[in-house]
Amino acid sequence: MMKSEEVMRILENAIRIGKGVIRYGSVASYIPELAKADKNKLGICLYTIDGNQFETGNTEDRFTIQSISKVMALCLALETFGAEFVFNYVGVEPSGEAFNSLVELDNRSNRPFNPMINSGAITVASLLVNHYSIEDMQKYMQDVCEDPEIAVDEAVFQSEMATCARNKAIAYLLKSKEIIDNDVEDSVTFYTKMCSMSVNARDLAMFGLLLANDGVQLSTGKRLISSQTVRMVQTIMLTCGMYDGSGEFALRTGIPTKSGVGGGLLSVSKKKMGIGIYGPSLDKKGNCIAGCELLGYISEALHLHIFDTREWKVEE
Ligand SMILES: NC(=O)CC[C@H](N)C(=O)O
Repeated sequence: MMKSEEVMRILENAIRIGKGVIRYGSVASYIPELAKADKNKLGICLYTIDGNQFETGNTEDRFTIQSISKVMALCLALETFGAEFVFNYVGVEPSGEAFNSLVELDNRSNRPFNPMINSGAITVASLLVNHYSIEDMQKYMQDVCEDPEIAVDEAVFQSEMATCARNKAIAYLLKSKEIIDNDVEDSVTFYTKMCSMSVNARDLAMFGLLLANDGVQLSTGKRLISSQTVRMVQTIMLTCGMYDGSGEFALRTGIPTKSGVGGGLLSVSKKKMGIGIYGPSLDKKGNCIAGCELLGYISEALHLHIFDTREWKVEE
């Protein structure tokens, strides 16, 4: 049992620890609009399954969700088409390469390695675009994050569309391998738009809580995502969510997590909480540098490692 004040003290410590490493990272600049972010921002929000909310720092600041949208897209695709169909198009193995790599796709496989890297997520987008409009995707994100304000950040979207030659190269490679069988440009546009949705740390924590609660929305008791999908998605987050840093991150924190180059981190703890983090200073692999550091500390302090058998609960 832990008192609320103690949890808050741990979060304050976590922010201090995170701030200590911000200077070793830098904001993403390959999408010019993202370079405008203030690298010193840092916020963390934690929603627990027993109804507590803890937060500190810049938890209301909006930023683009970027690669964290890959998790929502995967959920929607699994729910719509079923796992067997989706995993025909995309694998579930860590690639060991950067998020925007295409070498392994060209040399080592006829399918993208997993849905958490660009090649895999563009493939998932190409499946979704046959059935859904980007407004449907936006509505889905609003529902799972319980935030009707989620919308495309037009400036970031335009900025990425003007500089996404590499993603187009990946998509055309996918087309040449007949993994994408519809219009390449439509798939890239859908993918880029879903990456450009603006969220805050609270939204990510709320989505994390939904996953931690087995896909059932806490506020309504409504099931939004099936148990099977939730289990699969968390497994893939743990093994592939931090790209070529996934193994080290899993070892250190043991918390299924997905990063985005906008600075967001979405974490799900089976000890029953969702965690959302915002910190746009990134490490070399494109993961929030402060968030990774502070999650290591929080995981130890709150016993959140997936293989940690110690219980954790907030005292009422
Ligand atoms: N790692 C990321 O967040 C990358 C997402 C970004 N939209 C891209 O495709 O490059």
